Amino acid sequence: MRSAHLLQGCRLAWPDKSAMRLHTLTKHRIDLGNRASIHCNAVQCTSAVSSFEKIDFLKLQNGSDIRGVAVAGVKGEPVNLTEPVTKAIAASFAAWLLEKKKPAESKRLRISVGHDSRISAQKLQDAVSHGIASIGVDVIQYGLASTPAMFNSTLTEYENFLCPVDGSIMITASHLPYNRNGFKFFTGAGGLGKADIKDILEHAANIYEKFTDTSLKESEEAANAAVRKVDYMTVYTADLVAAVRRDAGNVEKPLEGFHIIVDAGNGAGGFFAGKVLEPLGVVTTGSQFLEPDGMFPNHIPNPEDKAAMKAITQAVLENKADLGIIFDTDVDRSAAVDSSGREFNRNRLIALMSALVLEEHPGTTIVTDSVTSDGLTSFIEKKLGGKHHRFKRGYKNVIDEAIRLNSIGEESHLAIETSGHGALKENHWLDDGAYLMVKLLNKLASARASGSGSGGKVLIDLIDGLEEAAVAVELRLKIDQNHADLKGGSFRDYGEAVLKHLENTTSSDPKLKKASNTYEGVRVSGHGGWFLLRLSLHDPVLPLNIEAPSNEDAVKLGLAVLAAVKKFAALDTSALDKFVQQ
Ligand SMILES: O=P(O)(O)OC[C@H]1O[C@H](O)[C@H](O)[C@@H](O)[C@@H]1O
Repeated sequence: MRSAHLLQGCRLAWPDKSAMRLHTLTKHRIDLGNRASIHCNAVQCTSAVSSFEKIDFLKLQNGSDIRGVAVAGVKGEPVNLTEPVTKAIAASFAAWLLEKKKPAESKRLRISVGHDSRISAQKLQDAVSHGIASIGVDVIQYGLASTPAMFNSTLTEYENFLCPVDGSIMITASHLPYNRNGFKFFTGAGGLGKADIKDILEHAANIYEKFTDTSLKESEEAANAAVRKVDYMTVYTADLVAAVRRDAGNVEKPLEGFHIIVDAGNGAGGFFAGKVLEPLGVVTTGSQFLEPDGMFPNHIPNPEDKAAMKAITQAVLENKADLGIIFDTDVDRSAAVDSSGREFNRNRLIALMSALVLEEHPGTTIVTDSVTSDGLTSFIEKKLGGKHHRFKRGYKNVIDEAIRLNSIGEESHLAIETSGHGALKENHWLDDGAYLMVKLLNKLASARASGSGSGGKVLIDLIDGLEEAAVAVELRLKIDQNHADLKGGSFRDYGEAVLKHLENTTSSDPKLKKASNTYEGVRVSGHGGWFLLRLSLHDPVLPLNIEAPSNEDAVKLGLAVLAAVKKFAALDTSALDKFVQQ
């Protein structure tokens, strides 16, 4: 196995970003001091081929993920996640991992690779595998998998399934359109953060520069020997099943007789019906869009999407099911629908999860994103006796904040976003849509076992008292990055200037009151409701959330925002204009 010892020494190349030097030292023997001499022939030492597209690697960063265009054909969206780019990124991650882990000479690291249902999945899986193998790290391919399962594979102790792995890569672009794809990276310590992703991309750019056609071909051949395939989803789903059984007092089929419908939106979540629910005794007839299809022909797999929620609601009602469960493409997000068609997503899902977590951990702090409602705060604090810490948008932000709170002595067991991302301390702070649903199932099973209720009513009762605004909207106001009004500056600076101006304007309006302790954007209460204008995490967009007791009040809040922002010529306020004219 030639690649077996190719580039364990590549740690020497990290973090020297001047070049991936070892890659260029084709077939030279490299003396590693107390290490065995190794051959380094991953990349042929011919001059780098300049025919590869120039790619701005840092543009592929999307917070703590990598995202790009992997499929040609959409106007204005050229492919930037090509196979060589992918290979360079995977090689860079493997080199980063070697540097982090500094494994003993005899130990080979292994990285698991999984993907969602996208049409570019196979192509990118191959490229990722070649990249990893070129660094002398073993590749364990899982095929179709969920993002949480990938993280889990860094923790599972099961040598028969080659676990735990040292690192993991999930190939996914969550709910984005079919032509996109991307990567999420994990180690046993969790998902990689923004700073690491930036380092990995910078390093990948150096690796990419050195690629030649010959070197790519050679490393492909080497890679095939380092790749093994494992059916890890069997292990992961068996763990979920075991968790529900355990919680129900080791009953084999604690959900016998329940009728639950799964809607996977043709993403990767179809496993939940056959491999989790059915072994627990659930009837899953009527479940839909379970088969993977990267063109997503039925609806976007996204619990925040109205059409998606409508589809699962209809299925639950038509089939007279007890519950519906919907996942996003890579199953790190989820939502539910009860037998009456009531949606448990956004604030309601957070309220429900908070109720479950606060039953187990009275008084604990619930960390959420910034767009959560005032009604949620009073529900968590007054009804449930917990503490609501409304933080920033972004799943990684809320998870990291919950971990930080625990580290300074403030107990927190749940970090959750309105987007449907949710992570529990008991589950290693892994944001796992399937695990959230398992918590609901546990509740259903235990309520039935104790005779305290059955069916979806148990869940409705848990959020009794949650006040919900009659009107809740999100409008996304785009910043035209090429507009002269930016004066050559960044859209972020421009957005900050809009926010500053809004803050000043609203502070002089006696009917409006700025919220205290906000961590991003401008949040203001008034007219019986509130609004929040903030910068999007990734896009040149200012999302505006408004909640109010009536349309009239919502419009008043909208007008207050509009009055302040309309002088910013590069901001497209058409969505807001339309909203206030209703
Ligand atoms: O800031 P926005 O554009 O609303 O996007 C915010 C969202 O971005 C990504 O999708 C993250 O995975 C989510 O955790 C986050 O909520």
